[in-house]
Amino acid sequence: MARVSLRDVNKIYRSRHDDVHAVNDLNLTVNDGEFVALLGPSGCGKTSTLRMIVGLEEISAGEIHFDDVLVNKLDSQARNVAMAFETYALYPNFTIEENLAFPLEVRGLPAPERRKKAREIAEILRIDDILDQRPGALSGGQQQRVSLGRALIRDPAVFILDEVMSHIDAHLKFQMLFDLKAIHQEMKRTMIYVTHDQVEALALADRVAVMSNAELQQFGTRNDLYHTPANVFVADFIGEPPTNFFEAELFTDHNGTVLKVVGSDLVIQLEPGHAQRILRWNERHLTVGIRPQSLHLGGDPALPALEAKVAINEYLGERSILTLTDGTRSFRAMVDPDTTAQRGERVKVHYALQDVMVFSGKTELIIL
Ligand SMILES: Nc1ncnc2c1ncn2[C@@H]1O[C@H](COP(=O)(O)OP(=O)(O)OP(=O)(O)O)[C@@H](O)[C@H]1O
Repeated sequence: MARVSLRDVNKIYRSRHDDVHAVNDLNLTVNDGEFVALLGPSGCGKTSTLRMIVGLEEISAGEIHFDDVLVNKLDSQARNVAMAFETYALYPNFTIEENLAFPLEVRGLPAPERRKKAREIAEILRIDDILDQRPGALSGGQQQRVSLGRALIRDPAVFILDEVMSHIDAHLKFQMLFDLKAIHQEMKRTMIYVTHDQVEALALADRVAVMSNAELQQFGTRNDLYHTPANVFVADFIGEPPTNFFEAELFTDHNGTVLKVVGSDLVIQLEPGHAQRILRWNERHLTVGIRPQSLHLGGDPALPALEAKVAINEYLGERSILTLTDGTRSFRAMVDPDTTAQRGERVKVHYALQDVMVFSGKTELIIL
């Protein structure tokens, strides 16, 4: 096991025409035995980061340490990292046990030891009943587990998974998420999981590093990311359906300080303490975020509300999503699936003051 620390890590791909700064001053520490997800949209620098950790890509600047050892110049073998990909070709003519034990055979371990380790890992992965079969006879999920087992059997210090589920169907994905979590709990390896899918990242990881545009946006637990996103990007990227954003201006009158949505009659109330903090920020133009989950139809009438017309009532089984509009601004509320609100109907959706997120209009950083 190992603690993995990235200090001011940069990756610049140089070419004759153009340099691509794929990772910019990345600082990140994954604790010993921790499960961390690297999450971000395509092209944000996840794979480059991962390849530098594994030792498949040169580090342009900065340092990577495994515990206290600087690994910049060490190759993958010497770093003792294992990497699992989505497609991990198994040897079709080998049994599952032989497939699992193969990395140990390469290392020259004697047969009885290989057999013992293969059985141990198979038990953790719940494939101990198919050890005599060949890959062709297995389901996709079983094959995936065998390939994970083959990576894990080397007992790596760090275990890296690159988009291992991007093409797996939803049902199998659910099972795999469960399996991976169980493997981590059982083996307590340092694991780094790369994905563009927030559901996977939030379900699996102890902490999630959200990247965008070559930079780390926030590194925290799912609670941190959901309730105190560092900026507009994280508030938008984390959570489904995405956060409603409103461009707003700060106004103070005899009722206190409120946020008036630009180009609309919508007004968003603020807690008095929050209003003070925003006033100190000295910015009039702000971005307000309210999650669809924080807007309640038929909520406590004492709470402030946004009033708008229903544009779409989308039934999704366990919930419905209302798209509301006041003519100029559209936003969404997640409501009870029994909601019968019809298109064109005027409704009020209530919110609690603590659920209002306010971001700087200039830097997009969170203010509260
Ligand atoms: N070998 C390379 N040469 C030049 N540019 C590269 C190379 N590899 C990646 N890039 C560029 O670096 C940036 C980051 O790519 P990277 O693959 O690290 O992102 P990513 O978040 O993993 O994306 P994806 O999920 O699509 O793989 C992108 O602009 C990409 O085009």
